[in-house]
Amino acid sequence: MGDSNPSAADTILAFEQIAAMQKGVQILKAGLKDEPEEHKPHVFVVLGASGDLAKKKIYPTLWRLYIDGLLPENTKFIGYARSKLTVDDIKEKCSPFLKVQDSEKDKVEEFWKVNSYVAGLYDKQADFKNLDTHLTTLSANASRLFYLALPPSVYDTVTSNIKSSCMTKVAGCWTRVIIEKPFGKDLDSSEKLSKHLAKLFTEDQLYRIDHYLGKEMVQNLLCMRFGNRIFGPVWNRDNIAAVVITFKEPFGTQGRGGYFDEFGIIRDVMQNHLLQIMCLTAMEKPVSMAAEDIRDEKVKVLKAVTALTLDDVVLGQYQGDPDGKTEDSKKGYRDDPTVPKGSKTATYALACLNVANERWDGVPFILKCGKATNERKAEVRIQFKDVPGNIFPDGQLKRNELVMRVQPGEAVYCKMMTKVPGMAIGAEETELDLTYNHRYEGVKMPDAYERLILDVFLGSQMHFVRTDELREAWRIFTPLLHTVESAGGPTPIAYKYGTRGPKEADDLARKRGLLYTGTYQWKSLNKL
Ligand SMILES: NC(=O)C1=CN([C@@H]2O[C@H](COP(=O)(O)OP(=O)(O)OC[C@H]3O[C@@H](n4cnc5c(N)ncnc54)[C@H](OP(=O)(O)O)[C@@H]3O)[C@@H](O)[C@H]2O)C=CC1
Ligand SMILES: O=C1O[C@H](COP(=O)(O)O)[C@@H](O)[C@H](O)[C@H]1O
Repeated sequence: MGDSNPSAADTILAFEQIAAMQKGVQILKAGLKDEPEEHKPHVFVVLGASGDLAKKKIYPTLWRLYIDGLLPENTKFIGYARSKLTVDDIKEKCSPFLKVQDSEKDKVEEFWKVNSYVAGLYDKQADFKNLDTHLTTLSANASRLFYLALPPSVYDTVTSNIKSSCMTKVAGCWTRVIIEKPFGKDLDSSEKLSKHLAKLFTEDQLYRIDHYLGKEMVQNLLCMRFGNRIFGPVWNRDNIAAVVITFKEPFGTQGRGGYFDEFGIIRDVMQNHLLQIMCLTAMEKPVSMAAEDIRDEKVKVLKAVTALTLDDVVLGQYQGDPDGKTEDSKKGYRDDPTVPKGSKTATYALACLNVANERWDGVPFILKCGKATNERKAEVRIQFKDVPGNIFPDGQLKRNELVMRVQPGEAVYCKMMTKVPGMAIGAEETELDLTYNHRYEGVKMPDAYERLILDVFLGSQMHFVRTDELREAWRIFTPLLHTVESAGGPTPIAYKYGTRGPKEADDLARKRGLLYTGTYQWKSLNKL
């Protein structure tokens, strides 16, 4: 592993090591039983190879995995899209996003040499037969991965065509299909898509990506919770006052308003990324680290979540800040020319969820997300209850908080009280601080997509969304979304670009039990 050019032997070693680690925790599902997977050929097909996601995320990820020697030794990449392009065209589109070091120049040429491109329509079976012929010519006995970097409107036809024309027929090889959100727009449309997919593929052939499940700190939740004795006994309604799961971005829709307006912030971030983080925070300990055991627990906790109503949420929409420092910040959501006039789509949402089970009933799980806010941040914040039987002067003790910061700068910190150092005997707020940049200086953190695509090669579904999980996620949000989008639905509260969002959101969080004192001072000379 590492950044230098790996030899074929290094490649095999790296794949073997990761596979062995996965195996060690019993999550490997397929492949490595007879012949080692790393010696078998694989083809990775990017459907929608001419698009934005492909150029910004998928090709750069494949390149990174390739240069880091993490893929099986004989993997070939195939782009497929409607435009009549060549590999050189794809290479040109992707090059600003590939991050190639000077020392990697030769290797990147090798990477493009194992790429090819096939032009074809998404709804024409003959074109998929042509793709199949191409794949067979490249490698007759390869396992096949198909990545749908496509708009959801063509998922049905593309998956039908993969099934009818492109599945591997070779014994010992497999076919896997990777799908990006949105997985429908509500419970009905999602169920329709799930039923369609279930007719074509088995669950273990389907990989629904939620890229937040590939982030270091999100994956660390399991380890933090179930690998430490200190948290288990206090992780419940007797000790925890509120849980806050936050996503914020300091920029607006940046010209993607047309797409965004169809979905809104709840579908874009809350129903998937934040809810997945909530599952990992609230679920019971799985029987083992096997993917199905983990996914079973996630489904169980989702089933205990009460469906949301309007009373549980605050919605906001950003307005331009006339004094903003950038041109973007002067523009409100509705000033984006791609956003329909008078749109009531929310760009900010706070929702208080209740998990009606023995561990959590009554503890608000506050999910909040916003575009065009004051900072980039994603975190999980566990706020503990007040200390019972306080012996300190009134107001001196502040609530403990355990914060897992997903980004920027991975960190875990615990806000706690300590004696004021020196002659005084009072208590003051401080923190136990695990900042990754200090503790793990120089350790390379893989991008979420790198981890997840590698997982697909390895057949590990631990970090992918199962059909029943998705169904429960939509059950929680669909009634709310339908109310919000009905004729008499609420108008989102305006908030200024670059702020924390509507004040009403803080009011609701406070009413449900979150206490913000604003007294905590973090003193660190080190940068994040
Ligand atoms: N290892 C590290 O790098 C550490 C860094 N720090 C840094 O110290 C700073 C302060 O720590 P933090 O944990 O945020 O603690 P604070 O107690 O200052 O704030 C807690 C959170 O409350 C929210 N908040 C702010 N104003 C209000 C309000 N009026 N009503 C309700 N909620 C409010 C903010 O989140 P939001 O705006 O999302 O609602 C804020 O993050 C942060 O920048 C943090 O990153 C602290 C400890 C360790
Ligand atoms: O899925 C999405 O996530 C991105 C934010 O991802 P991050 O990894 O940069 O935090 C968000 O901008 C986008 O709107 C949403 O669709």
